[in-house]
Amino acid sequence: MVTDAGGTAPFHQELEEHSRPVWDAIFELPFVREVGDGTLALERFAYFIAQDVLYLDQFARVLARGATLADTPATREMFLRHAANVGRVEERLHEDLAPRIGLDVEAVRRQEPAPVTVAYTDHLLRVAHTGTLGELVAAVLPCYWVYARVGERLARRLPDHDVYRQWILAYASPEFHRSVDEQLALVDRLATLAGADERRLMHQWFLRSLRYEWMFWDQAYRTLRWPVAP
Ligand SMILES: Cc1ncc(CO)c(N)n1
Repeated sequence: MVTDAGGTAPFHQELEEHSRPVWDAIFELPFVREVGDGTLALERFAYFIAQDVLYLDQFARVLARGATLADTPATREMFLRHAANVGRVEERLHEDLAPRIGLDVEAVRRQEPAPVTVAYTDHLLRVAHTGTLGELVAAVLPCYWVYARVGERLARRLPDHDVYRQWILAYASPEFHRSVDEQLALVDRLATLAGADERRLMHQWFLRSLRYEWMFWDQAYRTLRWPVAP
């Protein structure tokens, strides 16, 4: 384990080491593997993008709440920039991909989100509105870190599939990786300021979000619908 001058590992490394089996399970997901080799059924990908549109609408609100809770001007500026980037970068990606995969983004926005989408965004919104800034950052970290890791892995050998290649390259981009590094540095800084109780909650929310990341792709692979409907 790499340690700093004080002999303690950065907090994000502690988070990573405690969650290794979940990371491995994410890399093994059929959804992730099949995007990577270009064989994923387009119906599953379209379902994923639809749920991700609904997810990102809430995620941007969580980041805006980070700006409200920010303890320094630099941290406030970072959250405002990231919240704006969700619209600028990811929504543009979705709006570009949507017509190519038969998806109407405006119609998607009128739909009720699927069960895992609701569970994940409700978790993030609850932490954002009842927790500390450290808790919020720990909860949103998997959103950044998982996509950066998956993007990086899949970009090593890009599939022969225009849509999946474009999606992978968005998350393998230096711009996205810079925003991930900013969140990692922030979680490390806030963990050094946090007491034992807050650090325990940071671990808990990080792990919960990481599991929801796994579930979000699993939900899309199964194109899960609410089991009973009116
Ligand atoms: C579910 C989910 N998590 C993380 C990201 C990356 O921001 C995303 N687009 N969707």
